[in-house]
Amino acid sequence: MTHSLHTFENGAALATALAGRVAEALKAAIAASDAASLAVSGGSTPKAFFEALSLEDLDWSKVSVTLVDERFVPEDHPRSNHLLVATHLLKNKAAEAEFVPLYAPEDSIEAAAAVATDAVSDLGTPLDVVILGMGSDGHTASFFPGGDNLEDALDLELPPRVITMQASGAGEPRLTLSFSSLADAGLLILHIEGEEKQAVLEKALAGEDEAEMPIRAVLSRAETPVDIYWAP
Ligand SMILES: O=C1O[C@H](COP(=O)(O)O)[C@@H](O)[C@H](O)[C@H]1O
Repeated sequence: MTHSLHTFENGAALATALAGRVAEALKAAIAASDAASLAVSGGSTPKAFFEALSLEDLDWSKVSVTLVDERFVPEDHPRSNHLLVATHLLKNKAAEAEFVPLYAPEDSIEAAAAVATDAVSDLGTPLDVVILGMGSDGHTASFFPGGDNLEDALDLELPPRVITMQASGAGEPRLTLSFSSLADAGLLILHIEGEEKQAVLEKALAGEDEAEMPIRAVLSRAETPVDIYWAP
């Protein structure tokens, strides 16, 4: 699959441009079907983008926001992606958006994944906008090298769902949208910043082993061409 690389002078310029692009895609989805869905990633990279997006003028009451992946921790945990999104995105104009969490206070992570699968399926398919990040180990979403469910997570023949993932590089057990939930998004973005991530991207593009660098699955097999947003 093809991809396009968009480079910016700095993270602030990237955040402004990406927020505008995502806002236009959400407005188009609302115009077409009176609703829009947005799945975002966690980590340290998206904070400025979230802040810029929260100020975009659109009918946020018709937008459902969910996560590409989450740790199996409650929403007040400092490493919760829900907390990150609540702090940096679900405010200003975006305060009116509905949030669909992946975490649920179930006894097991498998039970939480089942609850989240039902909730995310209510958003319909395909998702309108998906924003992916990438770790320095080549993971994206919670598709970690060595992950216990990596093969299933990357299998496009399996139905869209929320899947559990444990890996030595992941810290807490994770909940992640499957690749089949992400691959056909209306707009599929990979947002990365810094020279280290640029080098990781170049390494990923130069090889084929998805178990070594799961981001390769997105770059080579996603149905939707990937728009890569990068700044130093
Ligand atoms: O573990 C995670 O890391 C990646 C990348 O995070 P960053 O801090 O390097 O930006 C992120 O995309 C993913 O959602 C998150 O759970």
